[in-house]
Amino acid sequence: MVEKRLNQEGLKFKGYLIELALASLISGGLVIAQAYFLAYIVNGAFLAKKGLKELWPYFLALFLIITLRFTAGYFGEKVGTRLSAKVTGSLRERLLLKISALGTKLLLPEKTGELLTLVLEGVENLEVYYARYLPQLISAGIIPLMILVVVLTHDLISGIIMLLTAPLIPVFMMLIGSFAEKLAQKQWVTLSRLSGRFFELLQGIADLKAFGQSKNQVEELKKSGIAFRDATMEVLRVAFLSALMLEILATISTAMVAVEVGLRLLYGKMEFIVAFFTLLLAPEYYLPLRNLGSSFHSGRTAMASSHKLWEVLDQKENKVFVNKRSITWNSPPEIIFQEISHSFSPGKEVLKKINLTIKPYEKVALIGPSGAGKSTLVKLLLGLERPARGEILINEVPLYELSEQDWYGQVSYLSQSPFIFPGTIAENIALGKKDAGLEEIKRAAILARAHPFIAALPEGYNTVIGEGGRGLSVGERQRIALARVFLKDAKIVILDEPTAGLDYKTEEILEKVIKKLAENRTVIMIAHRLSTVYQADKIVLLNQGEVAGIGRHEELFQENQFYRQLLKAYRGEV
Ligand SMILES: Nc1ncnc2c1ncn2[C@@H]1O[C@H](COP(=O)(O)OP(=O)(O)OP(=O)(O)O)[C@@H](O)[C@H]1O
Repeated sequence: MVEKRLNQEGLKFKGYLIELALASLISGGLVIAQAYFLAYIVNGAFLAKKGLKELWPYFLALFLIITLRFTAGYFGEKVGTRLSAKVTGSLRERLLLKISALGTKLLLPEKTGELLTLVLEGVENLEVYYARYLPQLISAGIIPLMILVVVLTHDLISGIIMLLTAPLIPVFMMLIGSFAEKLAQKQWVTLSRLSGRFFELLQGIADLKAFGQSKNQVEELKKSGIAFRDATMEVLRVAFLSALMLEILATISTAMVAVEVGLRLLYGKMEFIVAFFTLLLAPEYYLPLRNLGSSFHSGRTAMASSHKLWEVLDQKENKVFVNKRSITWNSPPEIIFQEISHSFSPGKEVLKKINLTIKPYEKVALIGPSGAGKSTLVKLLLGLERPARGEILINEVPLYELSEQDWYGQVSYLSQSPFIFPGTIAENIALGKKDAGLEEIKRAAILARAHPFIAALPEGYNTVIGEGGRGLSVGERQRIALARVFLKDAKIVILDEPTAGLDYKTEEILEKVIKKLAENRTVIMIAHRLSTVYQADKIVLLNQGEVAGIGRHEELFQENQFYRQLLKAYRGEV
């Protein structure tokens, strides 16, 4: 099943497969020709007493054949490598696109390590499948067949022995196949677990250290490492034993041909040239099958790791955008949440019939206790998930009908921990506008009040940040992300206010920057600070997935008991 799918992927690059088959056909022909000329030369020199004068054209031909054989082998290897690069490249691309399309549905934190292993290690395992296993499968299907036909026409008895012994090798491979695959799968699962653990450990190192748990985690990691080592040893044991068995089978089969040919030669029942020709061909006949046996385990490992790959690729995407309409806005659009309900798992609605209108240029604060559904509402508006029921209307058009590109061109998102990728500060700010010049970037940084700290760095905007680069404080990250928002100049800004990690001065700066942002945009904030709540044009109070109140601070304060309670909690009085 898995093998079929792997081969189907290979079939998408038929040209390479045809080239591989051609290389095998040519190699097969050359192997036979090489045996023929060698047998002729030996026979001519020792029995027919021919001299170098008569034989030299045969020597020349033999030399040419051997050279061509190496060239065909090299060509076959090159095609295999190219095929492998093409297939794995396309699979890696599809996998990444799928992961990004599945988005939040798939990318739960505990799965990140496993996904990483899949994208890197899993796809790499497939390289061996396409570069070695598949080409060898093709030559094992062609070369022995060609040799068999030639031997059968020259010496029926040897041909029959070859015909009967050759299937032993594939039968043996099939017999141990499922067992070997199970072991390879076990090895794969332990590897995924090990990488997952390692990744989690790296991510949580600070917390674990603070709670004195790093030693325990290292112990756990050790256990995973031992499990992986044991699984690998099991795979290697079976690989070694089965390769040995295949060697023995091939050697015994070749020996059977040799003994039978030798005896007939001894009793004068066979011509020397035919006997020698057959003897030369016998090992060549089993060689592709032996080669297949040696890469058989790499093939099984690829199959084992590809299970997970298909699992991810087969996951159904809940398409958020059908890209039907292309729209450009000169001013922020009106956003209406119409009877929006959503759930992540059956029977547990996290949003229940939300009705909400956000007018252009409005500054909206989403508030509510933890788990109320604020982030989910934002996720739906960002188009990361499609609501289970109801509709989000953008200027009266359902969000999902819009072109995804247009929508993301109009929305900026600022999370609590903005994404900083390895690169310069300028590149990081230009995330939303790739073609921005340095002057534009600087202007955005000035508006985001990031310019002073950037300018103070020795390399200024060219300072490398992110992984492997200079570290940034929470406030600096926020300001870089805000500069991104200014540069992109989208009409709608959605932001999740940072809850912690900011000093009073940075908080004040951010507050001013956000005020500036709101001057000519719609701003929707998951608000964590009282001042943001007080200043909002519209406060949306969420509780257990329902709207528990909408209005300005003064109105809600007057009418809404729950709001007053929540404010107390915000002030730390509850
Ligand atoms: N991917 C998910 N799968 C399953 N349940 C989820 C998922 N994301 C959120 N939830 C659940 O949905 C509910 C609403 O979560 P949400 O993150 O929207 O709340 P919130 O109001 O933003 O909370 P907080 O202020 O703590 O961030 C919670 O019960 C949460 O456990």
